Amino acid sequence: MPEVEGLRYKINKKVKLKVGKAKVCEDDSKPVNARRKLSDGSNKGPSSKYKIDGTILYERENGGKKNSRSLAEDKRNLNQEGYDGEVNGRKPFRQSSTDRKRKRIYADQDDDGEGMQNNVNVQNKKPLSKEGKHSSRDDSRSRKAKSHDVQQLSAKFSSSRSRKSSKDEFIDGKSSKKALLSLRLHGGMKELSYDSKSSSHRLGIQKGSAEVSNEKIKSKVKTVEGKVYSKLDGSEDDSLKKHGKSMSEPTKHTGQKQHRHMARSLEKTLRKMRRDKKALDNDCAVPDAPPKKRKRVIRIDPHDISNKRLDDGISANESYVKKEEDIEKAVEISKNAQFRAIQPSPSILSFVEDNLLGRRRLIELRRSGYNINLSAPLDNIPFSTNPERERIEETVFRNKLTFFAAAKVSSSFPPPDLPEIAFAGRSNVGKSSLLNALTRQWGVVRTSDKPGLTQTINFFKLGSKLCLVDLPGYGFAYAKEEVKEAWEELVKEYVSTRIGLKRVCLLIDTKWGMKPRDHELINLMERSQTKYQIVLTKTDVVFPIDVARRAMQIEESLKENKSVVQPVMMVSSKTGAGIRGLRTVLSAMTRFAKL
Ligand SMILES: Nc1nc2c(ncn2[C@@H]2O[C@H](COP(=O)(O)OP(=O)(O)OP(=O)(O)O)[C@@H](O)[C@H]2O)c(=O)[nH]1
Ligand SMILES: [Mg+2]
Repeated sequence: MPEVEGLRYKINKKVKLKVGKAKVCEDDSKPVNARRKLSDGSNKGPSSKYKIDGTILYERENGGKKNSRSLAEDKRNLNQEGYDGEVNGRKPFRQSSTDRKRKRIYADQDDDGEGMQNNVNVQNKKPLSKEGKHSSRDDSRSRKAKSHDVQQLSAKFSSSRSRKSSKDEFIDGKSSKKALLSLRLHGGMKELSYDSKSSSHRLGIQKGSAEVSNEKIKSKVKTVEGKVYSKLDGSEDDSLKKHGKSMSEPTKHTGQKQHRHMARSLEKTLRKMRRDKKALDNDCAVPDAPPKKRKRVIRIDPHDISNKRLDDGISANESYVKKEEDIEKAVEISKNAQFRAIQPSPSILSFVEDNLLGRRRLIELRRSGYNINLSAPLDNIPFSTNPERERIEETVFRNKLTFFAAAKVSSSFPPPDLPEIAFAGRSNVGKSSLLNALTRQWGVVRTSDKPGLTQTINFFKLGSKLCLVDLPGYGFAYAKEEVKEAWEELVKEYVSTRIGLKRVCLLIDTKWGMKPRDHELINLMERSQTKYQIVLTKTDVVFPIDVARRAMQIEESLKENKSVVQPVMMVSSKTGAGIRGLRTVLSAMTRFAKL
């Protein structure tokens, strides 16, 4: 066996060195560890037998003679005993701290030192769980089986070589030592890998303890890796180099084989460990990942006003205003529809047609006898000439119109000497223009396009028999609110309290009809029993049918009123349509009027 021969050569070399040291040192000056070892083995004495599983490996042949050779052999035997104790030594691995001292002694006595120390460290590490314990037990069983196999082999080898010299026996111990080293390394790695698996399994159950165990496992793996690599790269290579130097070529070959086998096995275990490490990292990455944030769903109560902003209120107000406008528009539409649904009476329609009321074409006016070349109002007498125009059928209206009083307050009213006819209505409705049209005297009463021109109660005498009163308008006007309110109050006071007032001509714009302020004044005149007559103005702006509809509408609305004088008069100060009929009505009134 070349392997055996190589080992033998190596051991001989080491033995020679140790024997040399032993000669220099006396028995008392032996190393402490050796002395301890000897004291432990004193029961057995130098002649004690060293056994592996009952097989006698070595028995002193010199009968207790202590020479340098025997001392060296004792020393070797002691070393072998240490290994033997480990081979047989299920106890040292399982026993308590008292046996650990022995392990330390064995480790100190070991020439290599590192391998034993590593094994002790690995073995002393506690298993992480019950499974780990089981695994350690299983591993120890497997180790036992392996060690048993090695022991059997070594026993066979030793029995076959029992008659050989002590050198050969020592070689056996050395080879078994190497085998044990490899086995222990395997066992330690397996245990570690099993521990890592078990820890990964526990990670799924207990996340909190997983980090701690993981760290432990990582540290274990790192230490073992470092040691294994150091073993592979450093110590083992050095030993191999030493062996390589000392061994012959066949032994070199076997050593290389062993080294390759160990390297392969270690690589396999390292791969497994790396895989486990990756799996652990992956397992640990899952709990480390940040938890998914839940999307917060805010449910807003549509009836809750507290969450609403100020803009919402503004928009709500705006929408409210818009709604009101829409309602008003709808009402207007409905009013227009109602207005267009009015069927005027035949008398009204004939009156409108006879007096050419409403919008008419100039050619039509010409055909009817009106002189279209004259300034407004056109003479209401068809086919009239200039002198004929000056002739007004009603003598009262042929009198000169003169302004004699203006009043801003009721106290400044002139004395009621003459029967009075007042012209009331909203601003810009055509009150002043109607006065001019009735008397055909333009320029006495001022008119304007701007509403609110007349701001006082203006009193005009028409001859010595009749008084015409131009009232300020109410409603919209270019004047201050206070002034307008004062006008209204003054008008109300006049129409309700004026003694000589025989009739109030309430002028209504034909296009727009009656407004609330008109109704207010009507109610006031109804309460004060003031006679009033509705006069539609600006009839030339609308269609004849609409003039008739408006007249019909107002007649129907004022049917129940007692102070109203029927019929509704329709005039146009611009064209002069209907002015003749109004003169007739008013002159008749003055005729029967009594002061
Ligand atoms: N087309 C047309 N325009 C008229 C008619 N009557 C008056 N107007 C015009 O209406 C405007 C107002 O006329 P005014 O007579 O000043 O009205 P008012 O009611 O006296 O107004 P205030 O004095 O402000 O209250 C003038 O520009 C007139 O030309 C009419 O019958 N047809
Ligand atoms: Mg006026």
